[in-house]
Amino acid sequence: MPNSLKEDLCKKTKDTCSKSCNNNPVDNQCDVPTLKWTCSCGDNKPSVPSYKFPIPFTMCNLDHQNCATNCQHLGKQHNADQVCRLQCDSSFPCNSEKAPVDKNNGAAPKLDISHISGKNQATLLNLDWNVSSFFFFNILNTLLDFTVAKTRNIGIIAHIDAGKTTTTERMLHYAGVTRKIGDVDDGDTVMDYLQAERDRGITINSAAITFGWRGHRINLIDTPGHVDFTIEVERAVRVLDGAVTILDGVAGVEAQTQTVWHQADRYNVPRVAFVNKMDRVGAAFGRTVREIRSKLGARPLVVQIPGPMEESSNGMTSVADIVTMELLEWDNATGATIKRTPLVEGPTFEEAVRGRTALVESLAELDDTIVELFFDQAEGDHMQVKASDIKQAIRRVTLQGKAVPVLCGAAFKNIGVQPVMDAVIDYLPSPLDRPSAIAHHNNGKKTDIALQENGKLVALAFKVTHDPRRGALVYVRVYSGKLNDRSTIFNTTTNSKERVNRLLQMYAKDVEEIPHITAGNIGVIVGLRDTRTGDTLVQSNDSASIKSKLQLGRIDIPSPVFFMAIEPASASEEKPIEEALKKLLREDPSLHVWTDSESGQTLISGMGELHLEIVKDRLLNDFKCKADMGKMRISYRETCQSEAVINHVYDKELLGKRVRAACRIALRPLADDADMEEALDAGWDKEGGSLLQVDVDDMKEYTDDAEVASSSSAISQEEAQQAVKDGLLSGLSRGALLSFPLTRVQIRADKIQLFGADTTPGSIAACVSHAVFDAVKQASPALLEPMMEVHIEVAEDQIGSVVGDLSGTRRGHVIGLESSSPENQFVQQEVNSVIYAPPDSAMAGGVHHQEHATQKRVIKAHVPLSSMIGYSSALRSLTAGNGTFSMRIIGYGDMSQDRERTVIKEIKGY
Ligand SMILES: Nc1nc2c(ncn2[C@@H]2O[C@H](COP(=O)(O)OP(=O)(O)OP(=O)(O)O)[C@@H](O)[C@H]2O)c(=O)[nH]1
Repeated sequence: MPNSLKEDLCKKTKDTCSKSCNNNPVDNQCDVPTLKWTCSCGDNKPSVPSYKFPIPFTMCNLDHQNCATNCQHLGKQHNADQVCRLQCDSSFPCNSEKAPVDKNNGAAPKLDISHISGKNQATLLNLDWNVSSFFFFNILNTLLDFTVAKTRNIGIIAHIDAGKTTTTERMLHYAGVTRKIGDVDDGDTVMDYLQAERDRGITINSAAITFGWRGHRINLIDTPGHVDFTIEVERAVRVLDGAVTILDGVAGVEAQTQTVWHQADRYNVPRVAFVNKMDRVGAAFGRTVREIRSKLGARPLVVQIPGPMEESSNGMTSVADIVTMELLEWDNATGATIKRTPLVEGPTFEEAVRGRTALVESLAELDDTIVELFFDQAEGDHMQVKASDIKQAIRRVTLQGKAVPVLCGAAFKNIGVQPVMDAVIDYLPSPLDRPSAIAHHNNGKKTDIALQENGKLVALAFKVTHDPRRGALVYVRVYSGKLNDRSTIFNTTTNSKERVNRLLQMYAKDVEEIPHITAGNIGVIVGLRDTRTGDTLVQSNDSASIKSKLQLGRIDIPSPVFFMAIEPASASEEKPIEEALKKLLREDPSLHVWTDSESGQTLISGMGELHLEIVKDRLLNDFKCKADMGKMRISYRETCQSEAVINHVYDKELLGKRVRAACRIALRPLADDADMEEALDAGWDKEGGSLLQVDVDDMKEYTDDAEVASSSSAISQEEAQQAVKDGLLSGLSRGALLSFPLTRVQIRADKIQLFGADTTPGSIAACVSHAVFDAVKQASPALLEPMMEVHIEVAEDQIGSVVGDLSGTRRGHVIGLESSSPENQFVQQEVNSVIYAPPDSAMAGGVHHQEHATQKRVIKAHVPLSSMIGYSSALRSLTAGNGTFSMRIIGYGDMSQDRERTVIKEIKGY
């Protein structure tokens, strides 16, 4: 039991308690504030409100035997009503599944469920108590009426391989969702449930899962760390209230950590950091803390340091908590039991004292309340500030985004995970602590969506997946109101009514049906036909929101850089492939599917090689499509190099009817950013990397022909404006060389001519689109290639060969060389004065750190994407496996004519 809780209960600190209550092992076993806690000294009368719900036997964190022995409350624990009266540590499920039945002759345990609502109460009472504790726990979780204040919508974000899935699997086990800890390396994790994820040992789909911890409901979203799935992270981050950032204690703050960190910054998501893999050789907690400052710009608040490690022990075994001044040791195979003992004199204690002093000092800079407490109650002694006060101060500054609590451990060795779960409860916000969501109306006005359970329903579909049995599963976050099962809702993005068949709470691949999803919560809707990722859902009778097309804001999706062709194995396969692609598109808005006008081939484009590889995998294996997939190719862009003005007449016969329109198009290349800024200031519209202008003021009816003149086209200026814009967008989507989208061009459409009833909005759009195509052909079309900013981390002595390779055959430009841990003077001064980071040499991981510390450097370069294909293996051989790299697209670059000819030949075949 943490000191803080003892102090809370006793209302006295260890030193001021007149008797030995805080050190009495019998009295201080319980961390569940439910139960009557009686202090042996008798003069402390804790005024702890009774926990609403007696923790049932099955939620004990120890196995049956251990529980009985360690709790020392055997009599109370297994009493007649089968309620575990005093438990250790937390509300974990007991491994002894059948115990309630065995101990009570098969009768149902009596639970105090008076506070649970009628329908749920009935379900609980009718439960078959022969079910496993696992199932029981899930049901219990679902049925407990968690208040919003006890809900945490949390994401786990990090660089690939930092240990997100490994940590999450432990969380699920300790929370009672799984009986066994899943292992990424064995491919049996709960969170990575797609076959493709298990095969590769990585997370692709951010699976959402719900579990209970210390009387709170945690909705947890695991997110992928690979750069190809940045959109998946973005989707998750915008519905989160808080996040746990996992850092690899050996690698420190890595490139993708910086990307996801900045994504979380954009949505002001409070975070805690967990420095994982502290058992590995080369792990350095202090260095990683400093990098949180230098690379992420955040203010780290160290709340734990690695515990003492004997040279003989096999890796990290303990953590010192500097808030409670306890040593936490994990001493069983699954790490479910934590032994907490007060820190005793020695190097770790001395370091912890330094850490606590720094923590209180840091908090005092950021929070006035702690300053008052420091002087008034702790009499200026850092060690006398109560743990509970420190925790509350940490919570306040974390919620305000002023600081990030930092914890450490080794998830793979089952060390340090429960404190991370505690930190989620203690330091991260509930939906009530977050600002209102902002929605937009179609007239541009904004509305605050306050969290009100009785308010109008406003929900965001943040993810769609396809389940072979249940069909489309739409993950939603309800921002206001209550989403009921079997209700009718309205999708303001697709403008259509949808029927909610069922609502589910997800336990990764296991599910529980629920009657409603309340404001502030995350759940899954089954039965929606058209809803896609990013759509906004409201009540079907909310005419105001429907009329104004209320939108919670969509995610900006960067343009895809890779594509491949898909060829059905036979004509009968066309339909199933089309259906499968439709499903994939609904799930993943960063995928694009189109048909090549020349070859008639279906093409799919995506964010990276891995992204498309996964799509291929899912089409062939999950959807069982029989198709040949073409080679992965780069998605180039097209532009023009000169100006052109053309007048175009569109005159066609469609289904026996003549359709006509005419327009003028002026096209020119955009020279640079300044050119674009100038045009934007002059009122041009930006679409991707191009600018558009539509002028329908000089729209004229064609009057040369009496028949045409007599049949007015009756198209309003507004309709014409929209039709011209549609035509321009369609024209921009297809260049003249290889049908890649156009970029860096400025197009103006004017002089629209209408031909009576022969002109429809469709014919205007088609006319403008064709005109753009003709104009591009005349304006010296050219190909552009995706350019990447590449960061390569290598050892000092490998810089030469890596740079030589980059600037040689790979056509790259090196733009900088940095130390991998930029400990500049500013950071160094802060580390010494304000930011506390323990010395690595004295710490667990640091014992090995000294041996391993070869200085690494980061090479920054701009390189064409085409030169980066297969770079991982090239870098591996250049650096003997030690180099790592990350890259992101920064735009499209010019190509030499030779190179352009080669690419055209490669793609067209001539
Ligand atoms: N030694 C050690 N290895 C760890 C630890 N945590 C995770 N690993 C290993 O690191 C590798 C990556 O772990 P994952 O949990 O898959 O990492 P992830 O962040 O989920 O990776 P992605 O899903 O690909 O983004 C696996 O081989 C784990 O066994 C740790 O604390 N210590």
